[in-house]
Amino acid sequence: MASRTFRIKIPATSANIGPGFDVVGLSLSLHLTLTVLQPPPSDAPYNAPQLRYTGEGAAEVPLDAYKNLTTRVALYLLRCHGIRLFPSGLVIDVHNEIPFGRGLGSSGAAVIAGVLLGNELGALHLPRARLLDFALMVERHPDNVTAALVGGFVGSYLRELDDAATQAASVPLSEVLPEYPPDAGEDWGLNPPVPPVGIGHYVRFGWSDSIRAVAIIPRFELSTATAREVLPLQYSRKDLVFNLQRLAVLTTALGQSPPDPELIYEAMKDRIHQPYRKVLIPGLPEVTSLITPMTHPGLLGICLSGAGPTILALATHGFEAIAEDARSIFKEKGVDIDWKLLTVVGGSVVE
Ligand SMILES: Nc1ncnc2c1ncn2[C@@H]1O[C@H](COP(=O)(O)OP(=O)(O)OP(=O)(O)O)[C@@H](O)[C@H]1O
Ligand SMILES: N[C@@H](CCO)C(=O)O
Repeated sequence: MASRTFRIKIPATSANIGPGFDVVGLSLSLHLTLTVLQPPPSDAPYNAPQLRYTGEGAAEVPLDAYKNLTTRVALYLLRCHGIRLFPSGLVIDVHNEIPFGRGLGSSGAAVIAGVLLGNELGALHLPRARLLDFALMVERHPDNVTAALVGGFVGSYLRELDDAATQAASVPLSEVLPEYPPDAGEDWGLNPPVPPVGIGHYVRFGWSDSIRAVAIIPRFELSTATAREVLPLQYSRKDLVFNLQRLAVLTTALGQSPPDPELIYEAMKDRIHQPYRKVLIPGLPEVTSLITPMTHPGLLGICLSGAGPTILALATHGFEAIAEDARSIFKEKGVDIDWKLLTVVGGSVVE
């Protein structure tokens, strides 16, 4: 058997889009790309995978396959299917365009890369829905991973599980993803918790081709865990209804041509997460309230991207004015930004 090379490409994602906290996600034109060289089986001594990494996060990402998030997820998938080790002598070249900890779904992309890698290496031929189950054992909110896997503007929910399945799905991440030592005994980690079937369900909404995404990216990282800690456990009925009304309108409004700024701007407002996250993101309330369709023709709506700190502005034109004015507002708060004009793209591919 000859060696084989395959490529896995996963898009960045923006979750929430204002009112859809933990519900909606959008795949965007920045990618995490893995190029994998798998040598033919041989009798030579076992060689652990060699990881090489360029682009965003290159200075901080672990290159040990037993510590790196993507390869640990791949190994989790393999071990759930009775395969103890990676094939010998793998070389994995990673190139990443998705900045870490900015609200553009870097960890979701790394997790989806892992399930697709495990699926390929183990020749498991798992359907997309089952791959999503594995991803949801690692990243427990479905918005980023679903959009990264299937692409487009996507809404998803987690199925309510029975008691046994809830227990399996509630295993601490450290147990789902232990740092497998390469010299562990034969049976070590061979029985990780297998995900219940059908955890996540999704639907893709329409998306108007005229809409682009301006990602306004502050030059600091904010981990999703920190940005979730500031959220309350309970909300008022008034705030929930505020978000539900807007989300119901938004999921259709973004698919209409031409898109209606008056409808969308209001429909992208939120009372569930953004008000609480402003303590972590200086300038957030100002940027989202001072940049409007009236002041910036072409703007449709503006919100926090995922857990932040990136701001996502959806617009049909006037991109530079939106981004540069956001830059000035952030600057007054002592925050420097970079910005990128992105399009909505398809989901992950393996080729
Ligand atoms: N390509 C990658 N390879 C390995 N680990 C990664 C990769 N991308 C992200 N990570 C890990 O995920 C962490 C960032 O995850 P986090 O959930 O905090 O932010 P995010 O996914 O960028 O933002 P959000 O979830 O709000 O969109 C990084 O610090 C790193 O540990
Ligand atoms: N819905 C999640 C997305 C973060 O990746 C949050 O806002 O915390």
